[in-house]
Amino acid sequence: MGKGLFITGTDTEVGKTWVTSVLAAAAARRISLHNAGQGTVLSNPLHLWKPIQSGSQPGDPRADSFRLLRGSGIEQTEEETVTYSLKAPLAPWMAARRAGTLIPWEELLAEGERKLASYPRLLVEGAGGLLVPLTERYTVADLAAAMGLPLLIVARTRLGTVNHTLLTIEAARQRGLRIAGVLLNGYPGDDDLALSETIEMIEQFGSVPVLGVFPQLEEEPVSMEEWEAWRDQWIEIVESRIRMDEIMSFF
Ligand SMILES: Nc1ncnc2c1ncn2[C@@H]1O[C@H](COP(=O)(O)OP(=O)(O)OP(=O)(O)O)[C@@H](O)[C@H]1O
Ligand SMILES: C[C@H](N)[C@H](N)CCCCCC(=O)O
Ligand SMILES: [Mg+2]
Repeated sequence: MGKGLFITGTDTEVGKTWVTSVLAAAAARRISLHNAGQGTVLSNPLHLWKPIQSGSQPGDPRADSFRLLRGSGIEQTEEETVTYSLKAPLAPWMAARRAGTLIPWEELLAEGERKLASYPRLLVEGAGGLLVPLTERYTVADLAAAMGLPLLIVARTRLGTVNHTLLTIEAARQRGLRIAGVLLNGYPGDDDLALSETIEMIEQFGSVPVLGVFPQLEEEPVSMEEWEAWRDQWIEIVESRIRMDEIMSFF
């Protein structure tokens, strides 16, 4: 079976897609450098999977499937990246219901298993937060549990994050999910946010490592060249501010 991580968040719009893209870019670079040192070349060192996206379709520059690939530079098609795309910008269960359909749970799990078996390393991005319903019975947490992948929890840096993060950790533990760590995203460099104290509280009460803090930067690029420059800039940030060795240990 392949290895990997399941990226969830304390909420929708916390930056899961952004964080997943830059981690994938940085991890792919490390793996390629390592392989080149050993004289092997792997075309796809890791695979990205967005099981369900809602509110956009492949090809839309706002779609997670589009942004994951542009942001990471990983070479796979959008069709391979996302399995179900739903029009309404809602929790997948309701977005599917509005479209007059249901996410076929067994097929979704089978696709997850196929991906785990086919790729040496997998990064999976959930939808919204951990308890978002994917069907009338199952949530994002059930998918993560079925895949057996540890969680990486993306959280904001603003006031309120300690509570949101600890609630997510508690819900994950209740369901037997393993937690690789927490990543804080979008730090605006504001002293009033008491970042080190926020980290201390999450680590002490949640018994999980906070593996780094992503700064808030300018909006996402548009052209291919801009995406490439964006990626290089973020790889440097990841290498200097994120505990990448610990993240790589899950690959
Ligand atoms: N570090 C950052 N600096 C600046 N903007 C950011 C940062 N992280 C995310 N954003 C912006 O915030 C918005 C939400 O980010 P993103 O789409 O990654 O969230 P998400 O958690 O993946 O949401 P969803 O639940 O829809 O999948 C996007 O417009 C993105 O460009
Ligand atoms: C449309 C959005 N960007 C996500 N794809 C889905 C977020 C669902 C959140 C549901 C909720 O927690 O209230
Ligand atoms: Mg996303």
